[in-house]
Amino acid sequence: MFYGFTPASRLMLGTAGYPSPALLRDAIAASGAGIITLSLRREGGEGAGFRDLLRASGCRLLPNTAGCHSAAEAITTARMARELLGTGWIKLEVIGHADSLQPDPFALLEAARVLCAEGFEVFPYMTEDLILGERLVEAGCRVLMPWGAPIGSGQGLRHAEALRAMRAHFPDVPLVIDAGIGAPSQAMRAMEMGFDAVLLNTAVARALDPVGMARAFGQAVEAGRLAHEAGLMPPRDMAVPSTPVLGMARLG
Ligand SMILES: CC(=O)[C@@H](O)[C@H](O)COP(=O)(O)O
Repeated sequence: MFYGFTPASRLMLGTAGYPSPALLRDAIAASGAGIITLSLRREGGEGAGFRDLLRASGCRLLPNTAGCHSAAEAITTARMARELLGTGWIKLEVIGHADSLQPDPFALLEAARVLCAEGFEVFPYMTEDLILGERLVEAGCRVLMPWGAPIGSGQGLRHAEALRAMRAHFPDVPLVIDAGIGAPSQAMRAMEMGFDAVLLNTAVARALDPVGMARAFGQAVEAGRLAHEAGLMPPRDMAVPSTPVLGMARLG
């Protein structure tokens, strides 16, 4: 599903900011995630030991370019990731705004064009702009990752209608909601809307009980997908009796 790889779960988990390596390991296991992201630039000195822990999880690694603010920086980071981790997968993040951490669409497209031409399999972190999505697909991206809300904000699907339009516009491109998810119900909503997966970090890493929260997100993502596949009823303006009436009851 993602560049020919079908993960065990539609939840993707970030690995930054956990209180301890043991909690990170246990949270990954409890989430059931099949793909985990790691930042080359924000690893915080854990180095090879940290990467070994992630490899031991059995999950597919998706290195990211978190913390990059230009196309050149992101391209260099992606090349380093490929050398260090032996994968051509890259979650491409080019931050354009310090307050909102909003992706820079111009630098993102520039970097995506270069990396796709070099054979990378790019997962671009983007705003929900349809034209940008089209240009990224033209550049060679076979997955798009629109943001739910600003990174670390926990606001959920801030522009739900625009995301719905994006889903309709790209019926055949895997779409992953990335960032800003604060609660399992928000992840479930994304899955009910037909998104292919959800990527999140802060809501689990900063929870009081990261392992419990990871489990909750794993189940919510699965439930949301099941509901989507089962076919949700459309909301109606008026009441419709749920029990059909056959004839009249005779009293006495
Ligand atoms: C960690 C990662 O890969 C990012 O995409 C992002 O940081 C996730 O966002 P939240 O921390 O808001 O879940």
